[in-house]
Amino acid sequence: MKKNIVEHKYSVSREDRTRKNQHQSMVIWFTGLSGSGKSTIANSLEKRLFKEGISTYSLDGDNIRSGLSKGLSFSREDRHENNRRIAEVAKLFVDAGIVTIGAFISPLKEDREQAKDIIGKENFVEVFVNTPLEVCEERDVKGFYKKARQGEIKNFTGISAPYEAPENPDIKINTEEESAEEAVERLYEFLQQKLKFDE
Ligand SMILES: Nc1ncnc2c1ncn2[C@@H]1O[C@H](COP(=O)(O)OS(=O)(=O)O)[C@@H](OP(=O)(O)O)[C@H]1O
Ligand SMILES: Nc1ncnc2c1ncn2[C@@H]1O[C@H](COP(=O)(O)OP(=O)(O)O)[C@@H](O)[C@H]1O
Repeated sequence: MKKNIVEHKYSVSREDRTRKNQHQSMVIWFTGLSGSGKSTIANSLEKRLFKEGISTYSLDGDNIRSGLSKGLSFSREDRHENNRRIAEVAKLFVDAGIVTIGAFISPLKEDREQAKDIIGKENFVEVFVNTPLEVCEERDVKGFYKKARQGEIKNFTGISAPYEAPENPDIKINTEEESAEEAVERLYEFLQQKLKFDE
C-alpha cells in the first residue's frame, strides 16, 4: 500500500455480487495475431453467454486504444502499458461480478503473465487464437498487413514485431480448422464448470 493511501473497505463484496448473479466472474483473455479471429469469436461468445443470462462485458483492443489507452503506440513499452491498464480494468470488472471478455494481440508472454498476476490466475482463462500468419495476411481484414509489408506501418505484429505464442493456453483455436460457431460452442462447454456457483 502506497504512503498516504489507506485502502477503503467496501460493504458489498465480490461474493455478494456472485451470489446475486448466481455465477462466478472471470476474465476470458483472447490473444492472437491481427486478423486471427479474436474479436469475431469473442463477440459471439459474449452473445452466447448473455443469452444464457450471464452478466458480461467486452473489452477490445481497438476500442480501448481510442479511450483508456489513447495515445499509446505499438512499441514494446507502450504495449506493456496498454496490457497493464487493461488488466487493471478487467480486475475491477471481475470484482464487479462480471464475465469479462477481452481481445488483445497481447504478443508478449511477459505481458500476459503480468495480466494474470494482476487479475489472479484463478480468475483468468487464456484463449489462444492460433491462426497462422499466412492466413491472417491473406485475410488482411483491415489492409494493415499490406501496409506493414510496404513499411507504412512500423512495429506490426508478425511482420516487424514479435508474437510469442502461449505455451499452455486453456483453449487453443485454429480458425482454419474450426468455424467461429464451433469454437464458441467448445468455449461455452469449457466455461460451464468455471461459471458454476455453489451456495
Ligand atoms: N503496429 C501494429 N501492430 C499490431 N496491431 C496494430 C498495429 N497498428 C495498429 N494496429 C491495430 O491495433 C489493434 C491491436 O491493438 P491491441 O491493443 O490489441 O495490441 S497490443 O495488445 O497492445 O499489442 C489491431 O487490432 P486487431 O486486428 O483486432 O488485432 C490492429 O487493428
Ligand atoms: N473460424 C473463424 N473464426 C473467426 N474468424 C474467422 C473464421 N474464419 C474466418 N474468419 C474471419 O477472419 C476475420 C477475423 O477478424 P477479427 O475477428 O477482426 O480478428 P482479430 O480481432 O483477431 O483482429 C473475420 O473477417 C472473420 O470473418
